Amino acid sequence: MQNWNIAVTTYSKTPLLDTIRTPDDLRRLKVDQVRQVADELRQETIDAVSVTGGHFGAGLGVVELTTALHYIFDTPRDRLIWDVGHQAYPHKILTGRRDRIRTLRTGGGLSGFTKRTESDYDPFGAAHSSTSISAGLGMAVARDLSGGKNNVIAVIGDGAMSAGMAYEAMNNAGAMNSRLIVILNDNDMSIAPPVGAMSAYLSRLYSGKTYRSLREAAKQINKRLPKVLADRANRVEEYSRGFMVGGGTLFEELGFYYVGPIDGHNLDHLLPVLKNVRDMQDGPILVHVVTQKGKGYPPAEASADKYHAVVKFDVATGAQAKAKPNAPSYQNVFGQSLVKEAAKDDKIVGITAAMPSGTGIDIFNKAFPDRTFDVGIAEQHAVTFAAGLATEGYKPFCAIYSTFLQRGYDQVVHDVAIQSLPVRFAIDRAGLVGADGATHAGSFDNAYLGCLPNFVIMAASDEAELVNMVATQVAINDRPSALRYPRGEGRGVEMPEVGVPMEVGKGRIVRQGNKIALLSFGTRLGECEKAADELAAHGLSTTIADARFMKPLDVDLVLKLAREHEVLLTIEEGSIGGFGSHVMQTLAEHGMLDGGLRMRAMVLPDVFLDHDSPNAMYARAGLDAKGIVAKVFEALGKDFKTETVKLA
Ligand SMILES: Cc1ncc(C[n+]2csc(CCOP(=O)(O)OP(=O)(O)O)c2C)c(N)n1
Ligand SMILES: CC(=O)[C@@H](O)[C@H](O)COP(=O)(O)O
Ligand SMILES: [Mg+2]
Repeated sequence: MQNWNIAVTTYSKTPLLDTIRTPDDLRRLKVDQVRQVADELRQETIDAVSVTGGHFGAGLGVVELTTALHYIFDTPRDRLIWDVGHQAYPHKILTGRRDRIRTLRTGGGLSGFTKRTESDYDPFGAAHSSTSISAGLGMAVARDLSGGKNNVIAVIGDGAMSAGMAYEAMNNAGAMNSRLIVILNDNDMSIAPPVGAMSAYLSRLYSGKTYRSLREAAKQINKRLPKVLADRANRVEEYSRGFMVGGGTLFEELGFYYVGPIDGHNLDHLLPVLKNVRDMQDGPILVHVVTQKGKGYPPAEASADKYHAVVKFDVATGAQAKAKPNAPSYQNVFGQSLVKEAAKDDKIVGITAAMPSGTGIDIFNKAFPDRTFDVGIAEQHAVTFAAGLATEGYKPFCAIYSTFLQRGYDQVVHDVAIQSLPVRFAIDRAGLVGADGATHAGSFDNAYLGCLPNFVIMAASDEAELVNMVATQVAINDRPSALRYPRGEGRGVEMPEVGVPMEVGKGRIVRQGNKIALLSFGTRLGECEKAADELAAHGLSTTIADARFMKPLDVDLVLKLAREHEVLLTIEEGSIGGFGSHVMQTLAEHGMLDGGLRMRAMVLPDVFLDHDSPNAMYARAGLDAKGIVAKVFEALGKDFKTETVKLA
C-alpha cells in the first residue's frame, strides 16, 4: 500500500523531467519522486517563459497542482480543464509539448492558452474566463449518458470564480448531482488584487479561526467512500490546514461537497486529497486549494501583479526586456484623457471588469478612486451597472476590451441601446491583438454594435483622435456611444492638451486625390498613407479619408468620394458586417452601385486567425499597405504582382 509520506529532501542524480514525455511516464514514477518533478517543472517553466514572455505568475502558482493532477488522474481519459488557460504552460510541458514550449505565442507556435486542436490533453479551449465548470459539466453529463467512468476536473481561479457564469454552472451541477470535480485555485489574485465579496469570503474560509485537520477533512470524505477506500483515507496523516464549517460553505449550499482549504504547494496535502476525491463515487466536489501566484520565483512573488504577464526577462534578476516605447499606448492616452475630462465634470465615472491596468482605468483610479469601479470579471454586470448609473445622470465610461465586451452583449442591447442610455464604451484591443490570438482578437465590435439603433460609433485613427473622441463621448448625453482603438502604442503624433469634441457623424479628408479613394475607419489609416504613396508611384492619384464615425455615417463624404473617384475602398480592423457593410448599404440605397464605381470593402478574413505579431497577422489578413495596393489593382482590373511593391 502506498505510503503517502512524501517529505523528500534529496533527489536522485537523474533529472526526472527529461524522462517524462506524457503523464503516463509521470505516473510510472514513485510517489516520493513527484516533488522532484514539480521542482524541475518549475525551473523549466521559468526558463521557457524567460525566452518567450507570456503569462507567467499563474503557471508558477500551479506547478504542484499540475503535477499532482496528472499523477493522480488518468489524463487525457480523465478530462482536465483549465479555466482561462493562461496557467497551462506547466500542463503543456508535462503533456508532450515540452519540445515546443519555447514557441509559445509566436507565429506557428504553441498557443498561450489551452486549445483542443493542439493536444488531446486539452479537452476544452479557453482564454475567456469562467467557462471551465460549464464545459466540465457538459463532459460529465455526456460521460453519464454514454455510461463512461472517467473523471472530469475543472480548475478555476478565484478571479474567474467572480464571474456569474461560474455560478450558473455550479447551480446546475449541484442540482443535477453530477460527478464533477472543481478545483478552486485560490491565490488571492486576479490580474490585479481581487475584488468583490467572493474574494472576501474565500479569505474568510482560508483564514478562519477554527481549522479542520486533514484527518477531519478525510473523515468528511470517508462518510461518502466505500469502506475499503475509507480505510485508506483514514491513514492520511494529520495536517494543519482545513476548515471547520458551522453551516455549509457557499459551495455546499450550491450542492457541492467542499474539501479544504488545503495547501496547493504541499504535495503531502495535495496527493492524498486528490486521490481520495478521485475515488469518491458521486456528486460534485469542490476542492479549495490555496496557492501563491508567482510561487518559486522571487521577482514574481515580490511584484504587485505577481508577473501575471511578462515579456522576455533575465532569469537571474527578473528584469524584463521592455522596449522603450516610441509613442504612448492607447490605453494610457485613454486613461489620461478621462482624468482630464473628469477634472471638469464630476459626473464622469470609470468602470472596468477586472482589467484596470490593461484599460488605463488604473490611471483614472489614481486620480478619482471614489469614481472608479472594478466589478471583477463580470462584464455583463459592468454594462448594466453602467446603465443604472446613467439613469441617475452620471456619465459612465465602461472600459472593456472588444473581445470581453462580447460577454455582455445582451446587456448592451437590452439595458443600454433600447433605453438609449448614455453609457460610454471605451473599447480597447479593437482589431487583431497578436500573441493572444483568436480568442482575444477584437474582430467583431463593428459588426455587433453597428447593427444597434441609437449608438454613436467612433474609431480613433491615432492617439490625438482618441483624445478628442473621449471629449466627444463626454458630450454625448442622450444615447450610448462606443469608441474603439487598438492594443499597443499610438503613432507618435502631437496630442491636443485638451480634448475638443468633434461634430458627430463627420469624417475628414486627410489627402486629396482624384482617381482612387481609400476610406479608413480606425488605425489602418497609417497603412492607407503608405499605400497611397505606392499608388502615386504607379501614377494613381489617391484620396485618403478618415471616416471617424461608423454611426452616424458621414453620408455626404461617402457620396462625394463615390462620385469623384473610379475606385472606392473601405478598410477597417474588423470582420464582415461592420463599417464596410454600412458604407455599401448607403451607396446602394443612393444608387451609387448601379454605375461604374468599383467599390471594395476590406475586412478581416472570415476565419479565426491564429496568434502571431500584429503586423504579421494584418499582412496575412491583407489589411496592410501591400494588401491595399493589391486590392486597388484588382479593382482596376490591372494585372498586379504584390512583389513589385516597394513598400518596406
Ligand atoms: C471574460 C474575461 N474577462 C477578462 C479576462 C482577462 N483575464 C485573464 S486572466 C484574469 C484573472 C484571472 O484570475 P484567476 O482566475 O484568479 O486566475 P489567476 O491568474 O489568479 O491564476 C483576467 C481578468 C478574461 N480572460 N476573460
Ligand atoms: C489572460 C488574459 O485574458 C489577459 O491576461 C489578457 O491576455 C490581457 O491582454 P493584454 O495583454 O492585451 O492586456
Ligand atoms: Mg487568482
